[in-house]
Amino acid sequence: MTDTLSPARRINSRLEGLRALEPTGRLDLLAETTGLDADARAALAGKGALPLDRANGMIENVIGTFELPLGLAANFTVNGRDYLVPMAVEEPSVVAAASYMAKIARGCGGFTTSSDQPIMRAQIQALGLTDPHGARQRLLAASDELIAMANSRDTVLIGLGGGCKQIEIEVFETSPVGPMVVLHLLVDVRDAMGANTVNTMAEMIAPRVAEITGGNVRLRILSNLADRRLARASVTLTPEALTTKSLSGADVARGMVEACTLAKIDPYRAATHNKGIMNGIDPVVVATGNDWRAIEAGAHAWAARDGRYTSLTNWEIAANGNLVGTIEMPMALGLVGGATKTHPAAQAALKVLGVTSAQELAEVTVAVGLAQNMAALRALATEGIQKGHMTLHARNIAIMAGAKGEEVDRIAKALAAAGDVSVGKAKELLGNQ
Ligand SMILES: CC(C)(COP(=O)([O-])OP(=O)([O-])OC[C@H]1O[C@@H](n2cnc3c(N)ncnc32)[C@H](O)[C@@H]1OP(=O)([O-])[O-])[C@@H](O)C(=O)NCCC(=O)NCCSC(=O)C[C@@](C)(O)CC(=O)[O-]
Ligand SMILES: NC(=O)C1=CN([C@@H]2O[C@H](COP(=O)(O)OP(=O)(O)OC[C@H]3O[C@@H](n4cnc5c(N)ncnc54)[C@H](OP(=O)(O)O)[C@@H]3O)[C@@H](O)[C@H]2O)C=CC1
Repeated sequence: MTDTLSPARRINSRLEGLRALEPTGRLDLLAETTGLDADARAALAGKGALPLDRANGMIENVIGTFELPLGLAANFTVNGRDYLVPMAVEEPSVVAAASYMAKIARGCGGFTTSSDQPIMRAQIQALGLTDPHGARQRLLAASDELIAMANSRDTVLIGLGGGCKQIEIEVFETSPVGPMVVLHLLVDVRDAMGANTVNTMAEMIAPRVAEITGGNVRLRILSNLADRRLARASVTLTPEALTTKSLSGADVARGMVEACTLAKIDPYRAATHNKGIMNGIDPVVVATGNDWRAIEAGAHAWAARDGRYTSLTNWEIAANGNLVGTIEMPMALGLVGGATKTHPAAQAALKVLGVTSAQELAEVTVAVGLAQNMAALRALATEGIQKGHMTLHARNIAIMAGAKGEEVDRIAKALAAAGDVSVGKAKELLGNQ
């Protein structure tokens, strides 16, 4: 367990009856549970949460804003502390599935997490060398000077205990463009995602790297394979917690292990398996204003690090029969920088989570990814994905067929009851009203 978690803000994430409320009722309950202030509440309610002038300052050629549903995953317990998790996502059943698995997990003690210090890498590529190994040794000899130079400007980060800590050098003796030496700056970026921070450092020291190596410096940019910034989560489930109406817990556990095994050995399955994990992770990343492309790039590069694309999770059965699920992956998330501070809803989402460090946010986020994987494997190992997922997707289908207001839920229920969640059936049902 990490020692970076905040002094616990104690809430109860088991919000009974949450699903039965209307959105404003859910927001009231959330505000009451977490003590949200009026501004944060308004930011989460949507409707102009991101003012146009603020959006216009964030990206270029702004013409408006684009909304997504923001859901609240309930029931999470991580390291003995309860969390309510905001998730911005367009796909039905994701929030329900995360909440359901968190509910099962909390009955078994919840999720346990840990994480590395927030170390990001920047790469500086030197080309045009005849002696790449000699260049490597000269760079290593100058490492103190290079680290000091990299740390010479960012006083805020250094004051917080961050900054460049180490350099690593990689030598490519041959490549289609000749020998190459790549210097890696390893930078503790504290509570930032860190891309801009490390890019600035890389660009600053690049001329000195060129001098030392005698080569030409080309790329000076972070790596999204944040393999020194891993976050981990695990969950242990008793067979009783997994028992369904028709299957024993041991059967469900075995089915989940078998399902995970295919993802471990077959990239076709691993892609879908990991997509299911990112179903949990991306919505938290988006809701907190973080860079989801960076998280996706890091996740899939990590999944392929041994030269073959594989599962980000492991599921195994312990000697006592309990099912143990684990995840470990790069998680470069920030509480400052990027859009985290400029988007009011992202700030409010961080308040809902109650996290006080980027490491704590990373740990909760991977726990949600593990929960999402657990949901998919459990469904796949038992009744199949369509029953639960399509029942919830039925509301989208009803809207597609033209249902409005209260019709949406009524038609969705009728579609699920008919076992035919299709636009044609929805149109037929609407026509019959
Ligand atoms: C969908 C469920 C949860 C239904 O499951 P269920 O058995 O009908 O659920 P339930 O009605 O018994 O409720 C159990 C708990 O689930 C939650 N819950 C349940 N329904 C709701 C709802 N409407 N609104 C809010 N929360 C809901 C809620 O926490 C509830 O507890 P409660 O609080 O009521 O005591 C289940 O079938 C499930 O987990 N299915 C898996 C769904 C899934 O994985 N979706 C992801 C999309 S599919 C995909 O893209 C990825 C995939 C699958 O391809 C990845 C892969 O292949 O690995
Ligand atoms: N490949 C990629 O993934 C790339 C991503 N990006 C983008 O970069 C952005 C993220 O960059 P990032 O460097 O995080 O953002 P910022 O540069 O916006 O913020 C980081 C800065 O915030 C200051 N700061 C204040 N408080 C803290 C604290 N507690 N911990 C750490 N730093 C603190 C630091 O110093 P100071 O105040 O002195 O500045 C730090 O340099 C995202 O928008 C991402 O999309 C950009 C390029 C490439």
